[in-house]
Amino acid sequence: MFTACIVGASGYTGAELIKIISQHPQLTLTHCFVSENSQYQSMLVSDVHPQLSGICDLPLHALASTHIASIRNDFDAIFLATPHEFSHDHLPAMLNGKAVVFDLSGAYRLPNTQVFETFYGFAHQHPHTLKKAVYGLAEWYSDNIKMAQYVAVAGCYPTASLLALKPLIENDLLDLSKLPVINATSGVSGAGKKASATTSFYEVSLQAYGVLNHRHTPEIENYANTPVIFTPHLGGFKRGILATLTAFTKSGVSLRDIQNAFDSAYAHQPLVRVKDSMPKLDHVIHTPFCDIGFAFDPTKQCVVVTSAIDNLLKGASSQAVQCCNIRLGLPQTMGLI
Ligand SMILES: NC(=O)C1=CN([C@@H]2O[C@H](COP(=O)(O)OP(=O)(O)OC[C@H]3O[C@@H](n4cnc5c(N)ncnc54)[C@H](OP(=O)(O)O)[C@@H]3O)[C@@H](O)[C@H]2O)C=CC1
Ligand SMILES: CC(=O)N[C@@H](CCC(=O)OP(=O)(O)O)C(=O)O
Repeated sequence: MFTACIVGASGYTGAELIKIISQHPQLTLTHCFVSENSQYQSMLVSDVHPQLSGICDLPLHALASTHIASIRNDFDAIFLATPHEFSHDHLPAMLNGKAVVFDLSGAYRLPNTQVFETFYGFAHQHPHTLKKAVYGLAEWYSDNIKMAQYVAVAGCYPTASLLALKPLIENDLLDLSKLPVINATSGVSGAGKKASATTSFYEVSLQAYGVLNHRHTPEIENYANTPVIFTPHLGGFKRGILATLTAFTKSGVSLRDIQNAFDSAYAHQPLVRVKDSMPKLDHVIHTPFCDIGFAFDPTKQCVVVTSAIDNLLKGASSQAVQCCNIRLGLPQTMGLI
């Protein structure tokens, strides 16, 4: 058995991690942490997340800043379900002990520090740690994940977008003189637990946001090796992301080429299901799967790919555990299906 802790356990992705790890055959969740000044400190997990009553009754411990460095030797796996700024500031102190760190935030997902000033609003202070980070898109980077000391788990929109785009890019099927276009809609849980007017039930109405400047654009572009036009939308539902990619293929590319690209990428990947029809959110919500469907028009040489995930699971917590399984030499689906 491996021991694990979660930092940020009072939030939405924290709750999903608690649920998965509590039921995992090879991980033992021994500690759940919240911030020093958290309103939830000393409460039980099951008081803060009543859906976890009977699944986890651990208390939420306040993690004092003076204690952060010491947890690196207390656990085999540390899961950070914390804001980007917390992970940025404190992840380096958690390294070089026995723990492998799985960071759900965006703080270590990109090698270029400039991106953080432009898209995250802070100057990155740990360029060396950044350069050594392993990107946690499980289906594409498992060789690196197997040896990682810390994994920057892929973002939610990037997971949906890259799983749709990468088979086409890696097989050199696209005419990239015309930029791939990705339109994606997320449920409100993507914005986290903290209340805000823009994500309140009364205010939400399907709308594009972050147009041409969302922080997931550089993340998608970096791992797809191509510029894209990415437009996120906020939908009036709780969970899930549906992403639709539209791109032009090189001349001569056939439907069979596209089918082969998706089959060779995912035939042996149990958590990506390539479908004969377009996926829908209901089929992936509360699951660790990404469903993918596509259509191709040979006259226009145009391919449309749709992917669907649960943003809190394949877009965050279940993918973090999938990466942890890979890192610990366990079957990648252990505790997930
Ligand atoms: N929601 C989503 O769909 C996805 C989220 N992510 C990323 O995962 C991370 C968590 O997201 P999410 O769960 O949605 O966010 P939430 O806002 O729901 O939860 C974040 C939690 O972090 C805790 N926290 C804040 N500051 C600190 C601190 N200094 N020390 C310890 N804990 C702290 C807060 O709890 P308290 O105040 O009680 O300490 C809060 O409950 C973020 O980086 C987000 O970008 C990634 C992919 C998808
Ligand atoms: C609906 C909504 O607000 N979604 C969030 C993305 C979710 C998230 O937390 O982003 P990471 O995957 O980078 O951690 C946003 O657009 O900022």
